[in-house]
Amino acid sequence: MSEALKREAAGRAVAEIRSGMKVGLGTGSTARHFVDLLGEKVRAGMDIVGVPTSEATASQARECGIPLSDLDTLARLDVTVDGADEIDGDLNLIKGAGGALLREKIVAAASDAMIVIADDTKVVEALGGRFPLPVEVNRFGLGATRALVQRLVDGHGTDGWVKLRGEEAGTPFETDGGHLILDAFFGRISQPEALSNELLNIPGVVQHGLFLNMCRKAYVATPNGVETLLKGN
Ligand SMILES: O=C[C@H](O)[C@H](O)[C@H](O)COP(=O)(O)O
Repeated sequence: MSEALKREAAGRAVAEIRSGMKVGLGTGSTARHFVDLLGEKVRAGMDIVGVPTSEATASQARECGIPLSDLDTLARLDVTVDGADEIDGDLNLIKGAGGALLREKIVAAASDAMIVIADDTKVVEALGGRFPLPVEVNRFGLGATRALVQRLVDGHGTDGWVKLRGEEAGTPFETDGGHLILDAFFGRISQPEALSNELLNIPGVVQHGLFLNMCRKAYVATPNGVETLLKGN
């Protein structure tokens, strides 16, 4: 999908931002367009404050001149705009391909609304069929945690797998919080709420990339323009 279309979706989200808003700034190639376009608005006089969901986004936002804050100073935000790896018909999401899922989820949960921007390759019938679920884990006890996640995958009834992100390249990927990521392929996830609970019951799991009932609106870029998806429609 072209960067131009991602930027169009990002432009629709920027059009919803008003002066005075506190805005969560997502992470990834689509959110990058949003931050860029928001920076243009700020330089033209829009008065907003951003809370970034990653060090990468923080650095881009600073370069764009967006004033930044954090969730210690601002407990609630008006809106978060972020990308996604999979979006189902009820606007439940898989996120975390960029490894920012923990901060993204904390920021989204602190926001009155979450708007997702994406291209139409991200829209799926059921979560998990295409994309492995990123699971952020503590370094301590990695082997045991991995075995417990693998047990969940095995019990899911498909030929799933669990990989430590970066392991094949020789250097495990480290998140901004200093954790590791297990990419767990479950196949179609028929009961996302149940899986979410099972994962969070594993002590070494810090968080996972299932974003359930958090997003109410998505702008999805297609070759024929940007579609608006609303939860419950
Ligand atoms: O950790 C990364 C995030 O969840 C991203 O928002 C997600 O991977 C989508 O990124 P992109 O817009 O680059 O496809």
